Amino acid sequence: MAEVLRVEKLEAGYGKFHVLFGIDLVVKSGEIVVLLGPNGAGKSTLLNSIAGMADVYSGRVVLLGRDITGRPPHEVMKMGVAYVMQSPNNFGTANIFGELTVYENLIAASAGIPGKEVEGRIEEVFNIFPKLKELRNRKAKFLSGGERQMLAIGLGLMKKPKLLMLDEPTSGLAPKLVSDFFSAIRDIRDKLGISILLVEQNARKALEIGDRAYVLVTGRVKFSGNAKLLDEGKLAELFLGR
Ligand SMILES: Nc1ncnc2c1ncn2[C@@H]1O[C@H](COP(=O)(O)OP(=O)(O)OP(=O)(O)O)[C@@H](O)[C@H]1O
Repeated sequence: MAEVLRVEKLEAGYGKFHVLFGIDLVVKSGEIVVLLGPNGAGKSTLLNSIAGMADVYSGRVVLLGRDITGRPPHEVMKMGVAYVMQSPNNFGTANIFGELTVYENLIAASAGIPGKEVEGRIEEVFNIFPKLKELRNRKAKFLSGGERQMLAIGLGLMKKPKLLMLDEPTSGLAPKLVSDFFSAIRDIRDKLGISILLVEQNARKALEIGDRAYVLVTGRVKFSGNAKLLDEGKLAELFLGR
């Protein structure tokens, strides 16, 4: 299986604040890879490092065979990475314009896409999130947290990324909606063929849809392997450092 993403011996952080120590991680084509770990372990920082939003001190980030270490965010996105950051309530990071409707936001995300392909891509997004189709004429500022999260992911999908990085997409959602989100994530991989790197607090559900998993504890990989090998006991052991 071809590799979409390879992170090698990554040391990274923010300025002098060193967060990640010697991280090795791979996402292969068509995989859902789950990244778990306690609060503050460095999961978001790892995604930030890939996306060009943290400081990489040494090591490498390779996307589809090309070294993208330290490239700025807009270049990383152009090269095929969509990154949906935590907390889409922050309209700035999610690129959602509150005064625009759902449909207009999707159009706004279509810059650079050939005109004749735009409607087809919007349909693909609506197939993954039928709720967005119902809400197509609603201004984004009136969407609920979950609906906004769907839109944030939908905006990322417009560019047909090779790799979709999701940081806690189900945080704060009602339980029923959480299950819908996990099936949508699986659909994104199955129907659109997009590889996924998923950070989740909801470990059990994430491991159900994940192929492989990594557990990060205080900036180091403490487990990597088949997602099905991580049961609650093993996770507790890793999280608590026993
Ligand atoms: N922009 C930043 N500047 C400086 N330090 C930061 C920044 N973002 C995060 N940190 C720090 O880096 C460390 C790792 O944080 P990170 O958000 O990567 O962890 P996480 O595993 O994603 O945690 P959580 O599950 O709570 O989201 C924490 O100590 C955090 O305070």
